[in-house]
Amino acid sequence: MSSSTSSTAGSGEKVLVTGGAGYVGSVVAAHLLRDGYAVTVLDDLSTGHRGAVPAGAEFVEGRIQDAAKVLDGAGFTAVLHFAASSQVGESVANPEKYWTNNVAGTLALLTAMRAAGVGRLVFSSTAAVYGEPATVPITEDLPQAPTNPYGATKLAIDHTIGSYCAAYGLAATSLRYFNVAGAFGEFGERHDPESHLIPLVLRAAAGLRENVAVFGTDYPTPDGTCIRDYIHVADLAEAHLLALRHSTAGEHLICNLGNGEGFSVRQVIDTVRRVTGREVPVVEADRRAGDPAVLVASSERARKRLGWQPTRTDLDGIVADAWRFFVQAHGVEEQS
Ligand SMILES: NC(=O)c1ccc[n+]([C@@H]2O[C@H](COP(=O)([O-])OP(=O)(O)OC[C@H]3O[C@@H](n4cnc5c(N)ncnc54)[C@H](O)[C@@H]3O)[C@@H](O)[C@H]2O)c1
Ligand SMILES: O=c1ccn([C@@H]2O[C@H](COP(=O)(O)OP(=O)(O)O[C@H]3O[C@H](CO)[C@H](O)[C@H](O)[C@H]3O)[C@@H](O)[C@H]2O)c(=O)[nH]1
Repeated sequence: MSSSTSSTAGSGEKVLVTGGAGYVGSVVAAHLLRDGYAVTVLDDLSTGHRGAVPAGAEFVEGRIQDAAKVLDGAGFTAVLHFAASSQVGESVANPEKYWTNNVAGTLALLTAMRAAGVGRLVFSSTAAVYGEPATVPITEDLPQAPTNPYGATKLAIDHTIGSYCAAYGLAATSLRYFNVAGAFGEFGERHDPESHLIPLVLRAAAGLRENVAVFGTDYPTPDGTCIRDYIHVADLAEAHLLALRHSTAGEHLICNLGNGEGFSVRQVIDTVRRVTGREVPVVEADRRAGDPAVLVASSERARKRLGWQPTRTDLDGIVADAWRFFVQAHGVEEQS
């Protein structure tokens, strides 16, 4: 197997990155360019930022629902599909948005891919498809029972992709991310509103919010708070490059991506205090609806099938990278 870090791996191959103005998509687009792919980003900027599209990528402002306009006759060989609505709480309040944007949008993309003869796909799935798992670490064959519409839409898309692989020979990989964190160079997390724990704790550390709320202190975990598996966004990006190169016509490979180690909400907050050297005011709050107590991945399949080897597994390092990006993006002054 040749290395994903080879500068000629992509050899100018044309790939479409949907959602490439977003957090994960921009980091993967930067990695694809590094590896010699010709990258086009399709993004409607609904939650993304034009400035996050890496230099060197072509940018098309538009929706995945209109992907045919971009794909037809343009010589793309693969699509990396990140574009989605992905706020769990919003999906509970407004499921129509999620079924329409995620499921109907992906169907339009798949139809456009078939029409244009684009036979490879890497899709951003999620640990949210498992709901409250019966056992951890979570393997891909555990029952899938999402506890919110967001996870349900991602599971529906996984099923759709599977049937396209079986019937039409699509070569696809669904990567089920656990909790993505960290930053890569000038690319990092800038959601508005932000719902993810690490950037919210960083905001509190920077004094840009009064405090961070700990959602639930009575979970059946050692310190009573939820446990999650945090994966560095650059390790995640490497998995996408491997998936792109290891795909097989007619096969739908599904891989969990996490580090296999869980950290509680309180441990994350303590890590931010240690890494930033700043105070983080905390308030205890009720549980957030639909939050499983413990989500930790088994990524054995990704290691075996893709040869994936995460190298940035240390939580201090992940938080340090996120903080570096945060300081730069928000103009936070370093304390002496
Ligand atoms: N961040 C995580 O922790 C995490 C975990 C599991 C799965 N995921 C999945 O990974 C993907 C990327 O997540 P992210 O955190 O980078 O999100 P993000 O919101 O930063 O990026 C999504 C991008 O898709 C674009 N977009 C949304 N709908 C679109 C449409 N119809 N047409 C074109 N562009 C559209 C947005 O403008 C945005 O730039 C999503 O599919 C998400 O569900 C993320
Ligand atoms: O202000 C906050 C925000 C979060 N949390 C807690 O921190 C943990 C992590 O929460 P995030 O919102 O950062 O991440 P989630 O685990 O809820 O969800 C993320 O991971 C999921 C899979 O694990 C899905 O992929 C989803 O898309 C992605 O956002 C949870 O226990 C949550 O309750 C707090 O205590 N306070």
